[in-house]
Amino acid sequence: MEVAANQPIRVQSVAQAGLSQVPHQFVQRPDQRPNCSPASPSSYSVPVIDLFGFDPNYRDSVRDAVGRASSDWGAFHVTGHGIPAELLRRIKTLGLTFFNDTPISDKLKYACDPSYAASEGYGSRMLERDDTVLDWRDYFDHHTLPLSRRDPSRWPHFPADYRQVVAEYSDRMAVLARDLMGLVSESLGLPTRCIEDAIGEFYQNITISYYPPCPQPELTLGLQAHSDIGAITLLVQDEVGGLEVLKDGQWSTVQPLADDAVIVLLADQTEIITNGRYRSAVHRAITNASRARLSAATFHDPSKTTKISPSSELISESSPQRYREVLYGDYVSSWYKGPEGKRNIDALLIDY
Ligand SMILES: O=C(O)CCC(=O)C(=O)O
Ligand SMILES: [Fe+2]
Repeated sequence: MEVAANQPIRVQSVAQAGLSQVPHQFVQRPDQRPNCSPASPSSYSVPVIDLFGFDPNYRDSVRDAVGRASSDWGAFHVTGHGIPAELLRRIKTLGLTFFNDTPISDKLKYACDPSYAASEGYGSRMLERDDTVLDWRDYFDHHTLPLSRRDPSRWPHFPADYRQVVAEYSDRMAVLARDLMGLVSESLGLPTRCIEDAIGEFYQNITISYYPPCPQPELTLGLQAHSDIGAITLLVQDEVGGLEVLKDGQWSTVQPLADDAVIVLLADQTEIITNGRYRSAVHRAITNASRARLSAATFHDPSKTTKISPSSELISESSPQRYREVLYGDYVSSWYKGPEGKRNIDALLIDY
């Protein structure tokens, strides 16, 4: 397949061409393919935690459950978080409207600027190097917080409530992310605001990912294995499923739950701040031959000028500092250049 320089391949257009084989740029190396490692038994899956609306009467047991899930998985579902299921449904239907019901000529009006990493808008992974393997995914990235970054005129104009729903979703997710950081901090015996204060003002992005049906799911990945680089990610997926989390060297499917469930993924900055007591969740998305899949990920990151280091309260003679301090902006730029499939955070580990 010919690829125009500087123009991403729109995966949805490839899928619609009805090929029986995927173009070679999408073929994963054999050791990265979905079935190359044994799957976990289906009974072995990320915990589900009812937050009971942050009712203080349940706080002790909820905090314990969050602590266990954070150290065992770095990932868990939450319910009882107070965000209306209707809003969680709506963000997915808006995403489907953009990808399924908008002509490509209109979609391209929102195209990301390919010369700028993490630019806002409609995107697909670019061929950066000869050996880049492309994800079977298109996406729409929204810059939502701080408010100075939020410019809804860059988001789809259709349906009429698209922009208002994304703004409301952003605000509700920011509150939930902050409350969850409080629980995660407390679960390590830290002051409630410890992680939140270390992150400073949130930079929040919402990425809606669209994974078209794929003629060769056994050769491809919707999204290659990675951990998220910020502090905490809140994800909703549709009923199709395809998200997997790595635990003890095995990929475990994150089953779609009812509409009110939100998946929490601890990300690299939380691993640093907790001095490795909680690891960031390595995850990926697989594809399937029959149904398109949609997810919405809300990322919460520090500003690029924030220095991140392990909390002093978690450092002692018996538990020495494990990660070097890093300027978040430097972490982001090394990530964009970094080798595929490697944990960037390992570059910060201190050797003793
Ligand atoms: O689609 C998914 O389930 C995963 C999305 C994700 O991991 C990401 O956008 O970083
Ligand atoms: Fe991710």
